[in-house]
Amino acid sequence: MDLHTKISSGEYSLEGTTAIKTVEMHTGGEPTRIVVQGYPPLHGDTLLEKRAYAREHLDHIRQCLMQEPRGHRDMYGAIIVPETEKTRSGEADVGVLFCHNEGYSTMCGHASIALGRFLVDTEDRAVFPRRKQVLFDEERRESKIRLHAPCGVVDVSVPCVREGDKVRSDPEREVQFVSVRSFAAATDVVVEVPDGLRWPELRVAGKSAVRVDVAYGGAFYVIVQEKELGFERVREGQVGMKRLDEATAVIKELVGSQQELFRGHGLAEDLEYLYGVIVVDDGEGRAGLGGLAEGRLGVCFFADQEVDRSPTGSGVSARVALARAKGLLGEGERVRFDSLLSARRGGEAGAFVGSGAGAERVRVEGRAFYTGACAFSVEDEFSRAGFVL
Ligand SMILES: O=C(O)[C@H]1NCC[C@@H]1O
Repeated sequence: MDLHTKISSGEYSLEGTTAIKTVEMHTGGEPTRIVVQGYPPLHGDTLLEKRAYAREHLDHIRQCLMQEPRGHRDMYGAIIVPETEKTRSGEADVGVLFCHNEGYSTMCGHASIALGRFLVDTEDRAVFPRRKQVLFDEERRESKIRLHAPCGVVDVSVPCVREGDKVRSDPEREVQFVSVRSFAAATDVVVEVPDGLRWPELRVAGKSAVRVDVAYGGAFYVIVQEKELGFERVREGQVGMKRLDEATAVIKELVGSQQELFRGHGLAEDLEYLYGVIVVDDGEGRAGLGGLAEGRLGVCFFADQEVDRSPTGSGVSARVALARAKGLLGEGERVRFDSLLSARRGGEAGAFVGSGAGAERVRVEGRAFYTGACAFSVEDEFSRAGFVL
């Protein structure tokens, strides 16, 4: 039965006609579209080679799933890679490629949190062949998954409950991940903004330069205080998204072209680029950063100016590493990080908690939830590659 016949006969299952199946989740409002069926095999020995292969040969699938009419300009995806060099060496249980509106990222915290739950819950051996080897710690009621991301191996701890002989992820408790080595790459970098690129608030503030920090949490971020950009009270909605978009796009272009900032840190060449710009509020320059009582805001623009609805797990890793390097955060100190969304909802919902985990690694805690499952098909040429209006 073809798709058209199935739909007209009221049989909505796309079995046998669909190209790609996904499981849909969100973490603090940020979507993760997890590809579970129909993605072609990825060639390459290493995960970074597979990432390059996806970019060169399978990018139409990313475009189809991320862009309209199936996605939107702020969509985010995860492609599970059952076999990588790290899974073969036993250092990881499963691999993943992350994708967005522009290409393939090197690290993603919000998706790692979502994937942690999904990988515990799936019983599909084709999706996660090593699932049976993931041990459930009865005492701590959690499972540990070593996730091979393009930036390296990330340790994900997933709270679980036992239901008879099955173990299921527990949505009531925070998933935690300990990221790869995170560090401050450059502090107090002064960026001259040419006259023609200045946004209105920078002009009003009479400024021609902006001071920023650059930090790495599996991906490189510029971290910039709102007042440096001439903005005030972003948390309270005093600055529109268009303004934030304009300013962060200029900063990304000016800092991103300074390639020396991203080199010389002992990373693979594929990781040496600027991924996003995070606008933070005043408190970021203060010791203690507010602890858990008062969340630190971060509005993250990444890839082609996607806006993260979550506080950005890799961004939190970068911010904790930066705060540690500046002596603003003590050993073991936990800090709550807000996105615009979690700040507006005024509470824990959607916020992440970050802290040092020793040896330059950062621990991030957050919760993810299922939102559905999709089966995508392509009937016409117009929608095949997707588009963004
Ligand atoms: O949480 C994160 O790390 C990701 N969220 C979207 C942008 C980053 O990749």
